[in-house]
Amino acid sequence: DAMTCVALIVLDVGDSLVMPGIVDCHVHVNEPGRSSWEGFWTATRAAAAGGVTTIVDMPLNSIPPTTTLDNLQDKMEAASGKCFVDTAFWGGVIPGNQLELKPMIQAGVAGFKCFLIHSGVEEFPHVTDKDLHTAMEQLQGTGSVLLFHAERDVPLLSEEDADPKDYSTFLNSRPDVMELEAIRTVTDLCLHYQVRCHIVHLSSAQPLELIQAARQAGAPLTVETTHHYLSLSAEHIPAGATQFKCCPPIRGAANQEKLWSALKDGHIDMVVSDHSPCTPDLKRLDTGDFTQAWGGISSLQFGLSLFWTSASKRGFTLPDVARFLCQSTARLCRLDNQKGSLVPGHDADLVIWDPEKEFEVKASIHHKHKLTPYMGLRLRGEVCATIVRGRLVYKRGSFSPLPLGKHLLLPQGKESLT
Ligand SMILES: NC(=O)NC(NC(N)=O)C(=O)[O-]
Ligand SMILES: [Zn+2]
Ligand SMILES: [Zn+2]
Repeated sequence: DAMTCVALIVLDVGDSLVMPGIVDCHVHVNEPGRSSWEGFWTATRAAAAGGVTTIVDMPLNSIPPTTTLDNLQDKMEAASGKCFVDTAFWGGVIPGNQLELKPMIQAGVAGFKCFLIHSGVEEFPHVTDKDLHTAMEQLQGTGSVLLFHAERDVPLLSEEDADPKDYSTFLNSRPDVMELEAIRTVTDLCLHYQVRCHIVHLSSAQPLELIQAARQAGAPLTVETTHHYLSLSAEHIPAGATQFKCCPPIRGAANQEKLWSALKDGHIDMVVSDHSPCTPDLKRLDTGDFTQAWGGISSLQFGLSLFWTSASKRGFTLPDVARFLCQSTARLCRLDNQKGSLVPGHDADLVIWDPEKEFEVKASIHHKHKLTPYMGLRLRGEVCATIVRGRLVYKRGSFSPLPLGKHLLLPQGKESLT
């Protein structure tokens, strides 16, 4: 049997697979402030149960948002003593907070996130082109990275009498062109300022040509997609099923095929959860009104199995899983000197899982509200155990008695803060 001697643990994992722990760099923990939506305790237990050993927390939906040095301190205090896996933090770029950016880099945020369209919460306003130039001037030469929610408002013919319960009504309100125009802005800025940029949760395949051209022209640009765009498609979303609502929207099967091809061809770098929970009432399952429901899907615990269930049928290999879910994501948040691969000197972050084992998504959901579009789905690839820096944090449904995760702040040396 494969015996894994990790720190003081000897763990008989039978013929399960040992892989680097997953780094999920797109998670909305929403604490402090909206701990009724999620929180570090429940989110990091869901992460551990899904083989995720590092999460990078998004700067919004928490109150306050992580948009100032003081708010980052609030965040750290809220997270203290509650994390079962290691946690890093994204700062936020909003209009007028440009003088907070370098101090937050100095304090060790992984990078920054901004929105080019309404974010869904009032306290995290989206930026204008002018705000972006101001922020880019602050970020130039720091080595930091700016992540974009890449949708822009474009003039749209609103369908007056469309049924708000029909998924197509929502889908038609967020067409591909909104991503295309937003990504045109991102590529221009990235080429001009030569600041690392990253497109979060790409849903449409249409901008892929633009992204590829910008990278060939020397833009330091990366792009992620999410498990829901790869596993779900619009044709299968029932009327009123607002648990499937997210922004940008889940699009059709033909678009999904193009995302898988782009992943295979190296034009999409990584796959994340974009775990974005809320309280069940905000999903409006009572009315099934897509136009009023919260946009966000909860899946943090199931990313590995979701990805492998589809990827294994499409000729992707186990090393591909480590590349897309561990190595590339660790590189984005500059943790790749300690996380994301099993090399000497790296943290002993491991997920032990059985790629052949099938299971059904049901009661054993560990994020706060047991609401997910994946409920009842049969997935392939079951996590047996998760180890963070050599310590067993999860094994077959049980968690370590103490939250052993630590906060990952990567302070930048002075020289990079030119
Ligand atoms: N405020 C949010 O959590 N928004 C998130 N919501 C989604 N993706 O539907 C996101 O990532 O944009
Ligand atoms: Zn977003
Ligand atoms: Zn998000």
